[in-house]
Amino acid sequence: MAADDLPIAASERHSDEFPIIVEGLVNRFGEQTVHDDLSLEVRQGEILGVVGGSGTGKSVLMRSIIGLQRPSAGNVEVFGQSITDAEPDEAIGVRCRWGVLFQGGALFSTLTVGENVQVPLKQFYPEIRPELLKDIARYKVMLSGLPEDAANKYPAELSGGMKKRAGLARALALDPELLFLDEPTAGLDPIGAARFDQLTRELKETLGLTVFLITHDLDTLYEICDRVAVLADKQVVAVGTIPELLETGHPWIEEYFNGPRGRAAQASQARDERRKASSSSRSMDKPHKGKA
Ligand SMILES: Nc1ncnc2c1ncn2[C@@H]1O[C@H](COP(=O)(O)OP(=O)(O)OP(=O)(O)O)[C@@H](O)[C@H]1O
Repeated sequence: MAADDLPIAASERHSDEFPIIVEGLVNRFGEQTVHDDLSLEVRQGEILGVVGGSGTGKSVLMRSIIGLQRPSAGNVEVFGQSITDAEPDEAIGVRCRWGVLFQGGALFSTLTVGENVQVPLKQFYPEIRPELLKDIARYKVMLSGLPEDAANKYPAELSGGMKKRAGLARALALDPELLFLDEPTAGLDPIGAARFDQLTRELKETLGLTVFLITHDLDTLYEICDRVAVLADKQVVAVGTIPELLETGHPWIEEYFNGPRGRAAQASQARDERRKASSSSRSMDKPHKGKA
């Protein structure tokens, strides 16, 4: 076999192009097989939406990628390092390069928001002095769109939307390159959900993040996702932009995106685009006030 014909091992591929590579993943719980030979590559700098019916294994996939779930078989690499083979302390260098917002925020109820944000900082950088820890936490709280005084509040004192932002602040604590969001807009009202989407997009653009985003929210998929991965039949059955997914003709994809809610989200996105186009053409028509 010529060298060019050799299969390229995941580890030899550019991990800077694909910070997450999942190959042949199998996850079983007793008799139940959740994933069977599942593969997925996440591109650097994209927001990848992950969708699928309830129980198709979206959260188990995320847990396998971040090393909280040891798969029955297969390999997961993050930034070129195998997560599946690594002992917990071996993966420490790579673990500080990602942040996770779990469903419901998963905040410690006995700690203030600021103290919650300090937890990963203390874990990975125990040498940081307390005043600096407080300053970093305050900055992350504000970066997540919360008022500065939210740092001193306890989770029970926050609304659902504020809790999500507090969870996001903690996910951003270590200046991650990869952000995992598990149903970030679930339970938010439509205005709060749209604001959270916008924040995710802005953070992705300003901080250069790659985002793995599990969602059931069609508006989120249309508004901010660069590509969408669809879980069905124990595998990722398709990955691409929404028009590309629709071309596959997969029955679940058809039903999901072309059902009543899918059509409403599509129409809303088309309206947004028309509004943006008309406001940018109006601003181009305006006479310049500067020097003649
Ligand atoms: N630790 C576990 N032990 C046993 N079964 C599990 C475990 N974790 C997940 N499962 C099972 O794996 C399947 C997939 O679960 P998962 O939470 O990943 O689904 P999901 O796609 O995220 O669903 P949803 O959209 O409803 O959140 C479910 O049937 C669940 O019961």
